[in-house]
Amino acid sequence: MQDTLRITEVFYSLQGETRTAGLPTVFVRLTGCPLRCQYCDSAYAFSGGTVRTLDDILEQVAGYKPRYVCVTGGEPLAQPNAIPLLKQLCDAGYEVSLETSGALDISAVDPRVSRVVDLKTPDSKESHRNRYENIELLTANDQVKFVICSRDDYEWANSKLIQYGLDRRAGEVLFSPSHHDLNARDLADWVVADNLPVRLQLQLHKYLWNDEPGR
Ligand SMILES: C[S@@+](CC[C@H](N)C(=O)[O-])C[C@H]1O[C@@H](n2cnc3c(N)ncnc32)[C@H](O)[C@@H]1O
Ligand SMILES: Nc1nc2[nH]cc(C(=O)O)c2c(=O)[nH]1
Ligand code: SF4
Ligand SMILES: [Mg+2]
Repeated sequence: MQDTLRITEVFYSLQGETRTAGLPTVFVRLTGCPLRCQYCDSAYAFSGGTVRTLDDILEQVAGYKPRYVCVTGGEPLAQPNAIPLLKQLCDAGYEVSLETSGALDISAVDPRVSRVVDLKTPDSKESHRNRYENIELLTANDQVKFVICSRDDYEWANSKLIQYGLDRRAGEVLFSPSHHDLNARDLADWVVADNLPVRLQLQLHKYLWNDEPGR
């Protein structure tokens, strides 16, 4: 039996988030997630999908001739074969990122991968799932992200930023307004007023394509 993964979609678009926002990127979206963030914009990936071999996925990715590949979900690390997929994508020469909830152990991820680790805020309703051991593993190649729903979430994120010195551990600290919950302008004003060492993160694909799957 060949190694397989359950996959919701593979598509080529512009990266809407993180430090490579705006760059053409292939997305590999893995099916299934053990969390239920209140705001999740990818709930269509919780179930369904197609079981595919790693070779089949790698062949489709190669067909786009990309420089950047983003593995997302669902929660990619909930499937053990995400680890060999990430390694094989790096071996093939792509610049690879992984979007992960921060609830699962990130230690086995290939160090060439830029791990984008969410710290789930209280208003996500999943903050009890945060695996704080992951923070010690972060390097300058990684990114930490807070999806912020309210002023209370913002203050919580700010306290974690200070407590863990996140701007010194990770290459990027991203503050993203939860789409539909918080006005981006309010978050922008708070970040400037408090002179925070973070990057405001808007989801470019929602401005361009209004949250359609596969974009
Ligand atoms: C859909 S998740 C998939 C990867 C992984 N499960 C995670 O949560 O990081 C990808 C990214 O989208 C973010 N996201 C999901 N819903 C969002 C929303 N309504 N507004 C802003 N970001 C959102 C997540 O927090 C995460 O950073
Ligand atoms: N264009 C585009 N960029 C993205 N960056 C992260 C995404 C995600 O759903 O994880 C995403 C997505 O769904 N589309
Ligand atoms: S962990 Fe990611 S995929 Fe899972 S519910 Fe939260 S935002 Fe959605
Ligand atoms: Mg999305």
